[in-house]
Amino acid sequence: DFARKDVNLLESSPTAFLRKLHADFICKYEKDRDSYEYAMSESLRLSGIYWCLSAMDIMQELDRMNRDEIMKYVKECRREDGGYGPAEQHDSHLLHTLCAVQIAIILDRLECIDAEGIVQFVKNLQKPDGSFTGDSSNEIDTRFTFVALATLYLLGRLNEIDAQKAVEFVLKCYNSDGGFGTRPGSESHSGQVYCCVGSLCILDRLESIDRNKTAAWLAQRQCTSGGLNGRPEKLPDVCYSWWVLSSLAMLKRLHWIDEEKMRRFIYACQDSETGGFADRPEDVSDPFHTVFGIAALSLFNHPELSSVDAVFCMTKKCLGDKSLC
Ligand SMILES: COc1ccc(S(=O)(=O)N2Cc3cc(-c4ccc(C=O)o4)ccc3N(Cc3cncn3C)C[C@H]2Cc2ccc(O)cc2)cc1
Ligand SMILES: [Zn+2]
Repeated sequence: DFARKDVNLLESSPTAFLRKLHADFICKYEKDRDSYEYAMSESLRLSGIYWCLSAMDIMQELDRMNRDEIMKYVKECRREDGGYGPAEQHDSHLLHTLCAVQIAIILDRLECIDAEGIVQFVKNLQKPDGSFTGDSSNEIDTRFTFVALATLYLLGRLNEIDAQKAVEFVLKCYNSDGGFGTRPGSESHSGQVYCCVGSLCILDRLESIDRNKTAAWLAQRQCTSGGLNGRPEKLPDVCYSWWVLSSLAMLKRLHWIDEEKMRRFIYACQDSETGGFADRPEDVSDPFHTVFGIAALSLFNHPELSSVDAVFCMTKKCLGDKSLC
């Protein structure tokens, strides 16, 4: 079929990391409260704040963010059930509850969040088969296993859930191609591989899988352009750089990727006018792709960037002795 299978990098694409431009892009996004983009992203506001903060922390520009204003907003997102919602009037969800914890750790304000309430909220989301749902909608997804384990691990409360059952469910989602899917029998996808490898890494159970088979499936995500995709035959996207590279880093197989071609693709996803990273060259940049483009460069030890933890997409510096990989 004629659908594009890869992107062509233009000669005019950026070939260096535009740090100053990205810091200005993130600041502008955060401050410009009446922009269309800001209004549209209300349903993922708390996640958006985490993506902006983590990007600035990795670029060592955190001082340009307003800690008090951000922590005031985080507190307003707390709900009666102990979880956090993305914004006022929105129900609590596991994804935004993790972001609240990550924001508090990056800003070194853990005393501002309700750890007990969060523990109760997360505990109640584990099912008898060990899986997790993200909220009362009861949708099961290995993404939610990772988010639940990451949240409790960061609070030092992993003992509050059934870890053995959680591992059993993750292994039911392990496919014969070495990848992982959303649920048992679902097709392999890079985002799910990151969540399942990350879950096993947090529970120190990586020996339960075939490390080389999974690393081979991940390395096969690299396209001719150097970019990485989410599934075979799909277009590369800079956020997959993070899902794939961080999984390979956890498996100690990062060297299975062609680093130079990868770096060239990531640089080409930068917008040299507005700043920020887009999902692929010539698209519009956004904070989500910006943090994952920057974090992927950090995994390759970019000199201008603080070293990032492959499991949590946060600097090793802010995690301290909680850093895993
Ligand atoms: C623009 O369309 C979407 C589609 C899905 C989502 S999402 O919240 O389900 N999510 C995260 C995500 C965010 C953005 C985005 C734009 C502006 C901002 C402000 O901070 O963030 C854009 C895309 C996006 N996606 C969709 C996507 C990314 N690459 C390919 N796609 C299809 C991912 C999606 C799922 C997700 C992944 C990780 C995570 O921590 C949370 C949610 C958001 C916007
Ligand atoms: Zn993407």
